[in-house]
Amino acid sequence: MAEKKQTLPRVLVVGPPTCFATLQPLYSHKFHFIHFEPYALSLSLQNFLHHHCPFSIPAILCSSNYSLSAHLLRLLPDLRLVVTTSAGTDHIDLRECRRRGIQVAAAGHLFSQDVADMAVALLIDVMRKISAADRCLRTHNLNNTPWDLFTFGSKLSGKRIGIIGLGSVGMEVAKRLGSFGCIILYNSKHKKATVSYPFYSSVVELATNCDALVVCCALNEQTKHIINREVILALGKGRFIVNVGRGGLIDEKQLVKCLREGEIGGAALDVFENEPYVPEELRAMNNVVLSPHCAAFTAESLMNLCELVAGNLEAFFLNKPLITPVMLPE
Ligand SMILES: O=CC(=O)O
Repeated sequence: MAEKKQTLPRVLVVGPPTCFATLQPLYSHKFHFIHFEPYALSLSLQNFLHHHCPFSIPAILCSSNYSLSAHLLRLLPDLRLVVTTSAGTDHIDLRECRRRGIQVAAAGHLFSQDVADMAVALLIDVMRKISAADRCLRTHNLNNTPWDLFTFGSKLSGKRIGIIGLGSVGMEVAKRLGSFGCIILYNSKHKKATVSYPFYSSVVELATNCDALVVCCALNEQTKHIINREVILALGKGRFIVNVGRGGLIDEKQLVKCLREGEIGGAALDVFENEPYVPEELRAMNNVVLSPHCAAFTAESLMNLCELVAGNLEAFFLNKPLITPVMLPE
């Protein structure tokens, strides 16, 4: 049995990704998963490879919470494939992958509907104060009339919602909010010829013209801190920000400061700048909804992800095109 395992295609698993507990029993007859758990073992990848992994490693499986820098990639001279379980690829040095001829596969659009559902749920939660009401009822019973302790939320229907990033998640968000009677405006890398929503090349101008911003673009050099103090102030008092993209899209220190000073109405965040750290101040604010970077995860998306990961690994080891390849930068 152990001998058979040695002949299977080797995949180094770092993290491990959330889906690995489901993936491993389903596919360990096809792949030899070599599991590196940096936090539990407090081992560096270099030490692990040196002491516990005498094999050459052609493929690696990671998630967005493990950063694959050029330095780490250099520890794996035979690496030819990176599979990440995330849609985002900001944790991978894609230029180094291109330089080395390493292919990269990600989750593509697998999570778009789930992330969009969550974005809308977070928006409704922060606007209608669902989590705040829940907290209120858990500490006071209905006879104590929580209404006295509780100011009413804001209506969603008819509101102007600015979407930052009209990719596959942004489009799903727009579709959903359209049926709530919201007016959609957007900012994206380029104006889209296929939609009639008003396009704003300036994020400040977009913020000035809407009641809430939903941030769902990719994180890269151009979009880091796309939501800065100027944007938050342009959005203004009584208005809301939702982030289901990446923490680094928002200048978190400025967001906390603006929330503290009452410059905006509230925020609903699935992602944070230094995950898994969530600033203490955000945790204490009643007008902030927090979620642990789980917008993508549903029971269904987990099963689909396992299939996709295995499909990409299989394609690679059979010398076939990847199912969801990532375009590598020039
Ligand atoms: O954050 C989740 C993803 O990028 O899929």
